[in-house]
Amino acid sequence: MPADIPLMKEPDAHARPPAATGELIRFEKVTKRFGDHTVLDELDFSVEAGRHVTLIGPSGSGKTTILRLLMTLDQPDEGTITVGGQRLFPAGEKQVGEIRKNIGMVFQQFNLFPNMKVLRNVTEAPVTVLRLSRDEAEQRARELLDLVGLGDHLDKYPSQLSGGQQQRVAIARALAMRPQVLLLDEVTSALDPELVAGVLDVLRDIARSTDITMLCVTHEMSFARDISDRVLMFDSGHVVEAGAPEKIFNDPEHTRTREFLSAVL
Ligand SMILES: Nc1ncnc2c1ncn2[C@@H]1O[C@H](COP(=O)(O)OP(=O)(O)OP(=O)(O)O)[C@@H](O)[C@H]1O
Repeated sequence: MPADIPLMKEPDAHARPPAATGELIRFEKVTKRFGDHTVLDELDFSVEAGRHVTLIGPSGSGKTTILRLLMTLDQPDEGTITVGGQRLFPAGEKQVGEIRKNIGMVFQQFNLFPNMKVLRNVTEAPVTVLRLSRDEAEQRARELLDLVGLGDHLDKYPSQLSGGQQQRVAIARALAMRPQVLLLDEVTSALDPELVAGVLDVLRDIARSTDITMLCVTHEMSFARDISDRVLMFDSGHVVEAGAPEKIFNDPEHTRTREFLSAVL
């Protein structure tokens, strides 16, 4: 871990208390096609509140598509998706807005606002979307930027930071909305290898010390093993195997899981 990443603070500073319990996300017979290519084929799975679930599987198996559906960046062709018992499709704009406020996402690309300094990148959405006062948003942002080891970089522009630092700003920005769910899509793929560990360490801390629900797509198998309560192995639009990380990584049952893991481990 880089020396500038501090120890975790009080968990409640970073997640939305009180924790929800029971099932939070449900996909029921969800089908998604692009043209005549069926990417998700009557997909069923659910995620319990507070759990950390990792999606693994070959390239093109539909993992990112699942996260994009949850962010309402795409729509399913068939089936239902619910978050906290509320249907995402069809849903009114207001309802989708409410659900989306509760879901933070960190992408492979950091997508920071290039013309805003670090602090402003993190306060912008809480001020404009949650209507927090600027003081309150700044206090929250400072805590989170401390958490991700960037307390000394508040006045820099994204272009003055390394890729790993930019990704840590993106993580702080997602958490600043105090979402119940954090979606992580290959968050280290665009980073130089020496910057990967710092970002994964921050996420490990968040996973360990908050009650946030995480749905994570990653090719970093040791990270998946560390943070997951449950691993879902995807292939051809289906979950072919699901289980605890020890089971999936040490004793996979399905041939496709064994083939996939032997190629990536
Ligand atoms: N907007 C789109 N238009 C057409 N095809 C798409 C679109 N988005 C995704 N696809 C296709 O859907 C399939 C699943 O893509 P997706 O990105 O979900 O896979 P993935 O499992 O996340 O892959 P990777 O591990 O490489 O990121 C791929 O074949 C991809 O080419």
